[in-house]
Amino acid sequence: MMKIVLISGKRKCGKDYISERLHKTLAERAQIVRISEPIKSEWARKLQLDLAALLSDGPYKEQYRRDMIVWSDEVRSRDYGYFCRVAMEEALARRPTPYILVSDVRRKNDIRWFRETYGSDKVLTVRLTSRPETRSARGWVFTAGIDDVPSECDLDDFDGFDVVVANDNENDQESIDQILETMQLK
Ligand SMILES: Nc1ncnc2c1ncn2[C@@H]1O[C@H](COP(=O)(O)OP(=O)(O)OP(=O)(O)O)[C@@H](O)[C@H]1O
Repeated sequence: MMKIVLISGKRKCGKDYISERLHKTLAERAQIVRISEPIKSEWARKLQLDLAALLSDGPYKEQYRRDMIVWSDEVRSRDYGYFCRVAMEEALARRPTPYILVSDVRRKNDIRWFRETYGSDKVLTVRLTSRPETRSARGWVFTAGIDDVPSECDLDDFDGFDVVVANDNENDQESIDQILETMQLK
């Protein structure tokens, strides 16, 4: 049975890092899906931006991040599952895998779409948490317009994540295996 792991957490909580570690352990049984990928590629097409620069972590990304959030919110207000659908269709067309790790879940409506589309029994919600000091040490700086808008805060009051993982320390393989065990993916 396909299992879709929805990974969320505030900026610099380690969504990418933990997703990559889980992926490495699950290997060919899993793939990482990013909802932000079709958002970035459509936005780049729209503005004829350099996609490679946009996908990297440079200043370019921050510069366009705010405008992109506003535009993608408009698209979502018409169709809340739009970007989730495109990301999943592209991923499954590329290569269907039993485990899907969605590494950038940000909204209650994302979770809603996955549950409605695939059934709640196939969807596992994972919340990563890190202390503000940890996030700062990883380069996070509070930025108005990014850290205080729904794309960052909508899931703050979501009740009932299936798994909550505190990600403040370096993870050895044992702790990654532990996370997989908690998720019953091992
Ligand atoms: N458990 C960990 N051990 C060591 N380094 C970590 C750990 N978790 C995260 N990091 C490091 O912290 C930084 C931020 O992590 P990451 O990019 O995964 O966060 P994110 O939640 O995806 O952030 P954003 O929302 O800004 O994209 C990265 O350099 C990553 O390698």
